[in-house]
Amino acid sequence: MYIDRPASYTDYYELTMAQGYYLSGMHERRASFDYFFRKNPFDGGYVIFAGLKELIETINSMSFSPEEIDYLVNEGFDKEFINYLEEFEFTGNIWSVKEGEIVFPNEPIVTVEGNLLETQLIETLLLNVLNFQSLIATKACRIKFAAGDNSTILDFGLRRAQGLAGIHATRAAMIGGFDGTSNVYSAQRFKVQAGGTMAHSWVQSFNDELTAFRTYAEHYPKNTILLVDTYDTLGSGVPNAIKVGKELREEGYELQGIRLDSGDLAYFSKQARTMLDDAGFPDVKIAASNQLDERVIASLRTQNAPIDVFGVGTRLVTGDNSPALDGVYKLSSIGGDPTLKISENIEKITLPGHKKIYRYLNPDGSFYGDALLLDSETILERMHHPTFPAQKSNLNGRNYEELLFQVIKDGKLHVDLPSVKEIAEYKKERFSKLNPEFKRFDNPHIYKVGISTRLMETRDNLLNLLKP
Ligand SMILES: Nc1ncnc2c1ncn2[C@@H]1O[C@H](COP(=O)(O)OP(=O)(O)OP(=O)(O)O)[C@@H](O)[C@H]1O
Ligand SMILES: O=P(O)(O)OC[C@H]1O[C@H](OP(=O)(O)OP(=O)(O)O)[C@H](O)[C@@H]1O
Ligand SMILES: O=C(O)c1cccnc1
Repeated sequence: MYIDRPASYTDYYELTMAQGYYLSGMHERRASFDYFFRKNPFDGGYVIFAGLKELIETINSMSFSPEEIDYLVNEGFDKEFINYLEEFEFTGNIWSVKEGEIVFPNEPIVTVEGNLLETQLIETLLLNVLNFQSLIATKACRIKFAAGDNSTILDFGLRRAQGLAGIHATRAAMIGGFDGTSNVYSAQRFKVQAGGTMAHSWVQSFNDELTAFRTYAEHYPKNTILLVDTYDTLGSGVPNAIKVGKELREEGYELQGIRLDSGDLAYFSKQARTMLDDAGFPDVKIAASNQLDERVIASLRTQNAPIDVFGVGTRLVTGDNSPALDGVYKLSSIGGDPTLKISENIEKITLPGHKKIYRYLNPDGSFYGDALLLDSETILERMHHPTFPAQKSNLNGRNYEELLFQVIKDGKLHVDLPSVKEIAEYKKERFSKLNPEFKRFDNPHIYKVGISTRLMETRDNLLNLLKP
């Protein structure tokens, strides 16, 4: 579960609105909300959806504890409303795309349907869980993409994370494509691989670098990765690592790697590679760290830096460059009728009604574009650009997949939710179907997300009705 007392893990206004609905006798009205975001983070071309399992498990077991009830009593909430909350459990329905799915702006990634009170009450929790994990999974995916599938990417972020966010940053990083983490707590909790190297303090704690390396190798002969930049990377660090490598070999072991943590990583990695190869250690891996991100790694790749392992911390877990995903949760139907939110900005007008997402495919199976349609629709011949409807795409003859599936039915878990490892596998497979033009870092191609003719008409009719 995400947090111990999820019921009060919310904004105060959710509770005042919930009480207001209750006291006005509106709380049993049926309502639907959609979760979607408007802009890809990092100026990128996609988002990796993450956080679903934790959200669903938390909603599924959500109730007000006696302490939370006491707090609300002291805050002056109404007695009958409090009685209602004491019995509260989520009884609605939730549809979602799969965790690890590649998603795009304006798609209803999650739809929550139920009574107005319960669907309102979970807003903040839902946004808190999904926005953060999807942001970090996306950053992680970009970092892994820059490094390429042949390298190993490790999460070193816990020390620089915004407090406890480091716990879920690691979960999201693994979904996004990281191979392991230094974060022991999250590795246990989410059953992913923990590991690491050594800090400068280890090297400094001994009288000399060679003794530091040797002592480590004695304790961990099968898994020695030596940090070579404490004093003089090429003058002493790499030569001492080679010495220890030879000693290990005499004992029947192989040095696993060295780590560079400062300076020009391209220059140092090339020099170190040559020194290791010349000394008979072509299989010793070179790890690098120090304020890495997808752009630095891409640059190192174009410089042909022979780096096998990247340790990435700060810029991963803080979502550097794009510190939040702008995901929102908007009412799409009330009392069985579609509704929308009007905005001066036409792009911000929401899409009414209970919707589905069809992902249309190219003949080679890669993703062509996504259509949003009303739940009652089945076959689409075309989709329209949501704000410039004259722009149409012909969908005839294309295969498609439906992306939303039901995860909670009448308050009960409806499916088995996959493990982090399984989600990461799913993400990898889906990401391979996204064409390269959507993955590049500069001016990525905009993925098509269109709306059906009927959805467009429903929206436009409502707009006409609601306009003052
Ligand atoms: N060859 C390279 N090409 C592009 N970026 C690099 C290269 N080498 C290192 N960087 C990145 O440049 C940034 C700053 O590197 P710099 O060498 O100034 O680090 P530093 O922390 O000042 O090093 P030191 O620990 O020696 O003070 C870091 O984000 C690092 O990952
Ligand atoms: O740069 P990041 O992407 O956040 O990666 C994590 C950093 O944390 C460690 O350094 P730290 O300065 O904490 O300790 P050190 O003295 O061992 O380098 C590690 O050596 C990395 O440089
Ligand atoms: O294991 C490592 O090398 C490590 C772990 C956390 C932060 N920096 C490095």
